[in-house]
Amino acid sequence: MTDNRPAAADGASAPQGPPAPDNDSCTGGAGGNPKPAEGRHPTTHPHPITGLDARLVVDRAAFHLDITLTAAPGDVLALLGPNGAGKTTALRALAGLTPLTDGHLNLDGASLDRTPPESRPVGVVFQDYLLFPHLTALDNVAFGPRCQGVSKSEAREQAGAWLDRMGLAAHAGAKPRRLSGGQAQRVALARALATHPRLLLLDEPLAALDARTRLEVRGQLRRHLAEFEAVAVLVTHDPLDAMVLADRLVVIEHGRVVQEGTPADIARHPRTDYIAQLVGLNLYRGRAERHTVRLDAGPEITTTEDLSGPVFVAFPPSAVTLFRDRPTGASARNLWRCEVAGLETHGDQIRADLDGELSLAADVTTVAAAELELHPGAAVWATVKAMQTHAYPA
Ligand SMILES: Nc1ncnc2c1ncn2[C@@H]1O[C@H](COP(=O)(O)OP(=O)(O)OP(=O)(O)O)[C@@H](O)[C@H]1O
Repeated sequence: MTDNRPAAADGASAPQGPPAPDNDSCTGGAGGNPKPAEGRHPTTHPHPITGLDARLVVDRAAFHLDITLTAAPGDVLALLGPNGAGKTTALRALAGLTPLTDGHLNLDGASLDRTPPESRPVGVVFQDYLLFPHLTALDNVAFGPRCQGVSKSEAREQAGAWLDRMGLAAHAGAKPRRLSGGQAQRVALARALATHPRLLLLDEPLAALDARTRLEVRGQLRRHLAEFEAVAVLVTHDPLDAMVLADRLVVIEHGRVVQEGTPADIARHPRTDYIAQLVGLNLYRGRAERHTVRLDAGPEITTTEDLSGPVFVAFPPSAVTLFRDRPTGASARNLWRCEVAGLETHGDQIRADLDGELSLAADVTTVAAAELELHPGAAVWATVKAMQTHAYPA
């Protein structure tokens, strides 16, 4: 999320930007609302269900978002997608910061369509924390409960308990500038959770952290999300964050849901090139007849699955074996003549992008790359065992 966002981490009292309050009384004019606002009690839905039930339709100039999201309490959904797919727009629509052109947004059976953002039972955690700089960690966290009408002493007590849960008791009196990125992110999470949201929104919550802190905070966030009893929706570019933190992934491309499922299911059965690249698989569409799939891209692939009709076939780059010369004795199955289009280091492997009869990625060791004298333009033979391919209905 890069534009027009509110400045606080607690969507229940999401101010629209600095200035932050002068104190923690929630009356400092930063958009906080000390008393329950009109509309805080949403209208009852005729068919109450718990959790999230939303169809978000948003028109923004040339961009059209139309996605359906459903989640039960306790679910963590990750919205994953390339730049410009509409993830942030979806999150802003859930927070009430971007109006719906059409559709609906129900939470625990109540419609939020007409509920203003500051009155929604929604907590938001942004990637750059957006804590009030001149309030202590404790007062930042106490701000949300204060805005919900909780007394100052009670709000501070609750805030102290949240900081304790986050392992931050020792930092309760610190101002945000004295906190590390990981600590600030945990304060932001405590601040959102302290309002007891029924929907927790996390916008790239780990993106601003360095790699080491990210690893640590990812683990902590996973534990806190596991304990969170309402719906959490996370926006991320990072497949690892999505896989580790979410129960279910919703992949968005061009404003539409292109695939949704558990991380394991999506990793195993990608249905678009974007997802296949994300999970590091070669992916093709084709038409199966028993164990042979005629790929739309040209050649045939032999698979172990016995299918008929439109299918996807996937295999990992590590399953590809390369030869400089046509391997003698090898059957013609799953053997393609290719040319190296590009090479890049990928962990401790070299990834070769190949063009030719079939475009594919192959991972080889550095030693093998040297022996094969791989270089852009080099001719190679690529082969994959049927056992290492995976076909599934399209
Ligand atoms: N204020 C705006 N007015 C008009 N169009 C906008 C506005 N903000 C975003 N868009 C467009 O809406 C589309 C979706 O943007 P959005 O930020 O939701 O995508 P995203 O998936 O979050 O991308 P990123 O990962 O880059 O943050 C883009 O085509 C973008 O250009």
